[in-house]
Amino acid sequence: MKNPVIEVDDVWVRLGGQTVLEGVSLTIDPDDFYAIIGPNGGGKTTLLRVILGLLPPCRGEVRILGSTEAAMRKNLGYVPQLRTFDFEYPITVREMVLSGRLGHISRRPRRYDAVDRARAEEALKTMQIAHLADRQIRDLSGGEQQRAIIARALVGDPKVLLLDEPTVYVDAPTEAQFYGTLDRLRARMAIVLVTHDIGVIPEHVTRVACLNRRLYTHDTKEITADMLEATYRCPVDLIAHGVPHRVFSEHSEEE
Ligand SMILES: Nc1ncnc2c1ncn2[C@@H]1O[C@H](COP(=O)(O)OP(=O)(O)OP(=O)(O)O)[C@@H](O)[C@H]1O
Repeated sequence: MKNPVIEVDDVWVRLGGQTVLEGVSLTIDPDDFYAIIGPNGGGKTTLLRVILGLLPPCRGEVRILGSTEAAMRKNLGYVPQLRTFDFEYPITVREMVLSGRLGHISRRPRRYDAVDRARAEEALKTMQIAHLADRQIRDLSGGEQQRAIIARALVGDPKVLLLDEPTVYVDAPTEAQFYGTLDRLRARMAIVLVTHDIGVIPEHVTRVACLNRRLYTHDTKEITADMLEATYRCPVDLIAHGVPHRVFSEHSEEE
């Protein structure tokens, strides 16, 4: 039996007097490519923050590799929404990627060593931006910046890569390339992707869940019309999103 990398167990979160997550439970296995979809404000970023240990739930717990210890979070690589970055900050791509090692350095003073630098070079290569390493991050295109941010999440050698709305600013060909890269990474880590856009679910996902305060799971890679209706609170036309790489199932009455 494979041991889960993340277990979210009956998590409740209240923020500003409202319940944002209600009894959310899910399990991520090491070979999962898990897509979590849901409307704006549905609680996706909040769930990621709880998993990352940035927000304590008022009830329930999160286990990383079977443990609730805070130190286990170093097994998580996080790619926040692009809008949360200040791309005007004067820093090269290499320095930015290297900064992903900081949380993994326990020696004091915290200085990068040869292993940190080697990891950064490897991550730059994995994300195919080694040739951009000496450029200022502000001088990259949106798609290149995104690859740099993912490289930064990879330098810690995570067991799980968590991505929050990663394709918001990229065009369709870049998006396809991006999902190809994620697919290659799956050999090394589980992937959790959250998005409000039901049109971006890539073909390689292993499981899909819908989140709108509650989590609606199906333990398969198919989204049923019932899951979407429960999540979006209105009928959603699956046919309207019928682009070949998508994984929506036909509506099935017995689901
Ligand atoms: N610190 C906070 N105080 C009060 N309410 C908050 C706080 N943080 C988030 N919320 C609320 O919690 C709800 C869920 O927010 P969250 O950012 O998790 O949604 P989301 O699904 O990631 O949305 P989006 O797709 O728009 O990024 C929203 O209604 C938001 O306004």
